[in-house]
Amino acid sequence: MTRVELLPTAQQMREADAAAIAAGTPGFVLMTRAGEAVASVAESMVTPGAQVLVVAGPGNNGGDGFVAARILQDREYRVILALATARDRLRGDAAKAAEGWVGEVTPVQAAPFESADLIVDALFGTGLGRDLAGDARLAIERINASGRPVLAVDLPSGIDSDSGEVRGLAVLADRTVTFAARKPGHLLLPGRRFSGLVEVADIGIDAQAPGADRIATFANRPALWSGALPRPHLGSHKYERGHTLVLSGGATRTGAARLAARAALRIGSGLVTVASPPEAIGVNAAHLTAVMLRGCEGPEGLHAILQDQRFNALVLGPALGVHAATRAMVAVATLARRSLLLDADALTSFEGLASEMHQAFHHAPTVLTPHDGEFNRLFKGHPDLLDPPSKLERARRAAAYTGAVLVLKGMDTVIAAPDGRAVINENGTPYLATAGSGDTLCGIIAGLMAQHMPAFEAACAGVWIHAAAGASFGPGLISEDLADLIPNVLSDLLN
Ligand SMILES: NC(=O)C1=CN([C@@H]2O[C@H](COP(=O)(O)OP(=O)(O)OC[C@H]3O[C@@H](n4cnc5c(N)ncnc54)[C@H](OP(=O)(O)O)[C@@H]3O)[C@@H](O)[C@H]2O)[C@H](O)CC1
Ligand SMILES: [K+]
Repeated sequence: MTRVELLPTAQQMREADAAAIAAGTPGFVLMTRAGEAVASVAESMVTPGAQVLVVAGPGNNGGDGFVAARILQDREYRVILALATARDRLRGDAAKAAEGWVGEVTPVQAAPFESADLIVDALFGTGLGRDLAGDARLAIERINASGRPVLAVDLPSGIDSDSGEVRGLAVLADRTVTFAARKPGHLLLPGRRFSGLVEVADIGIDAQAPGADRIATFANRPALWSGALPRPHLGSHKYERGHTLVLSGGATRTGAARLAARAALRIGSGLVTVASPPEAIGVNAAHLTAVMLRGCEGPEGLHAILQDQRFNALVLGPALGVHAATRAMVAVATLARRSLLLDADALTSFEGLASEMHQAFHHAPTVLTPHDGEFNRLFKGHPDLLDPPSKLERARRAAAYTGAVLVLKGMDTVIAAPDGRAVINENGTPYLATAGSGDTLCGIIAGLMAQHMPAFEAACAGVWIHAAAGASFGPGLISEDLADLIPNVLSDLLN
């Protein structure tokens, strides 16, 4: 099973850098190793004799570029270095690296971008602190306009290391070589798209040991949660594996609940029941076999069903309708203190009323699964939750605000817990962008919680399993396929 991968912030990288130096490795040795890593990836992209243009910035990212330039020149590459700052502005290790470069230095304006066989982007890395302007901006415009292969040092310049956002504009790299660890900006969009193929070079810095007091962000990997996956044992009986209740929409909107219900059954919930409004009983009954069916008329009907404590995981939202009755159902479900998954209409029914969700979900394991649009509608009027440029930060704040695990969906789904833990998912596939995909995810997560998997781990595992199931099918995927693709994914995880 792959190991856990921490994604350090720029600040955590600086601290890890400092710790390595304090432990006896001079900063310039780190820079030299970084430069060597850049040079070796460059060598895998172009052969000796090729024209390499290294574009260096004013800081240590630029310093890495100077080291790489020297090494490549020693290895018979034709190297030109374009400097996006005055040479006397260079400080510390970067200045030392520049002293080691005896080749040509040209201002950005005069650099031969279009004739380069490879461009090395050493403008900015984790020190990017504001939107780009001036020579730096010009350099990036010319890099992107050149159409030449681009290797980015640490990060594509212009991409924020912590948020993955573009600070004005950013280098579109074919490959990126980063140091010690990937950063959130390599996994979050659009940073992931600008980074191209990312490789991690070990330069002797341990960036995987966050202090206990620090906010830690991880890449979503089975190593994080496979130990918490439900594993039925010989004595298991169906009630031990939980009972998931999925609320259905009206007669013409019943498919979402059945998609969720089937997924909950497939992921291992011992029993699954669809709670259906009377006018949809016939429609649901015609489609259900192992999934059971109960009539449920409004909040009172749900309250009556929940007198049976064996219903220990609930799915509310898909196709319930955006109105007060849905809010009332959510209130009944919340008061019942069962594991709860809220999605779609159960979220957008609270548009402008998010304050009703403030600290509302501390009493029972709860997972909210909005996509960006639902998130923005739900938290309208809460700039403190909507404004942070980082998707990580928005998800973390909303989790802390509501007391629920927050799954902020997308190709870079973020899963955040109220205690600050966060995970970025990266095995998504564009084929999951199909009607009903989200409903299926609801069932997977709720079905895992029905089997007593903690909410955060169930959300991380559910997102990963959902994406892996979709990716295993590929083109032509429709949501009806997804539930039946779960067993293969599960058997790989459980064996
Ligand atoms: N620990 C490691 O992983 C190692 C990383 N290395 C490399 O070091 C960089 C980080 O270097 P740093 O000097 O901190 O920052 P940058 O090189 O990314 O940025 C340089 C300076 O640029 C200025 N700045 C910031 N934003 C802008 C902007 N939009 N326009 C113009 N200038 C900007 C800023 O200085 P100011 O004083 O102007 O604010 C930055 O300090 C890391 O990415 C790695 O490549 C080490 O080489 C090895 C160990
Ligand atoms: K860079």
